[in-house]
Amino acid sequence: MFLKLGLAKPNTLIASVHPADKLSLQSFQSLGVETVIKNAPVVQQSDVVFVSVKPQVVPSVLSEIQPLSSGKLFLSVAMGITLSTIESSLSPQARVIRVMPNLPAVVCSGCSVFVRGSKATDADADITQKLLQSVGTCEPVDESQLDVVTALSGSGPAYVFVMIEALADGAVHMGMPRDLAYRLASQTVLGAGHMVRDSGMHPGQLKDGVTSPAGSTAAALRQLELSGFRAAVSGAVEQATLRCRQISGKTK
Ligand SMILES: NC(=O)C1=CN([C@@H]2O[C@H](COP(=O)(O)OP(=O)(O)OC[C@H]3O[C@@H](n4cnc5c(N)ncnc54)[C@H](O)[C@@H]3O)[C@@H](O)[C@H]2O)C=CC1
Ligand SMILES: O=C(O)[C@@H]1CCC=N1
Repeated sequence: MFLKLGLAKPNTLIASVHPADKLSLQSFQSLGVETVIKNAPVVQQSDVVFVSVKPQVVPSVLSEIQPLSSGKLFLSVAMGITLSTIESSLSPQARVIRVMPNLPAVVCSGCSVFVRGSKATDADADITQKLLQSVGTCEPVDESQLDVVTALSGSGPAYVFVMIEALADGAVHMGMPRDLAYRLASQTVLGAGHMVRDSGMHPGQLKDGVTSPAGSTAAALRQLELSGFRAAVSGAVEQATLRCRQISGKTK
């Protein structure tokens, strides 16, 4: 997206890709971005380095690049890996910012947050915000919020995709063609999200506006309550938060 939006040129980017990851290799190459299979050249040739490997891989990657990390800015998107872990694994002269983006950034509708590490400067925060705001919203938060942010907006698109699939399944079950069902379900989620974000109204108040006395929505909502819908969704956020804390090695 940064290339498409003109925030970077292919010849200013370099990506390290695992040799088994042919898909990433192809997509970087199709964009004209140099790819390598080692992390050292990426750090050597860059001022800003995205750390976007799985949390379990972060420790080995950080120890590999530690000797080269002085004076560079690292933006880590890895869930559950704390600033103190990252900072203590890199040079004391490395600057670190933790970011939690989400998948809709690929269609410029993402929402991201970031937390500045102890050495990160105002200019580092500005560059982070500029990059992330180009693909959606971006706001600073306290690090104590990051696990729950990961559980809400980081993982959240997956919950919404399941919801869209389930809505469409219900409509297909009742006779609707599947392509129409996906179009209507996805636009319904978009529209409802738009209203909650922009109207300033409480979601419960908006829900009441859709719910006519003795109508179909009331019948549906009763079924959702009987099926434990609210508890299922809020429990999903709780479980994801706990998994982040487990990865961080934190109990609270
Ligand atoms: N998928 C998502 O929606 C989000 C993911 N994240 C975070 O992004 C990180 C990556 O997650 P995904 O993109 O889902 O995983 P992924 O498996 O799609 O990507 C991991 C990447 O790491 C590369 N890689 C593997 N071993 C490597 C090594 N030793 N050195 C350098 N590169 C290596 C692979 O080639 C691959 O491109 C995770 O830490 C996750 O917490 C954060 C927010 C949202
Ligand atoms: O599932 C994961 O580990 C990552 C964190 C946020 C979204 N995906």
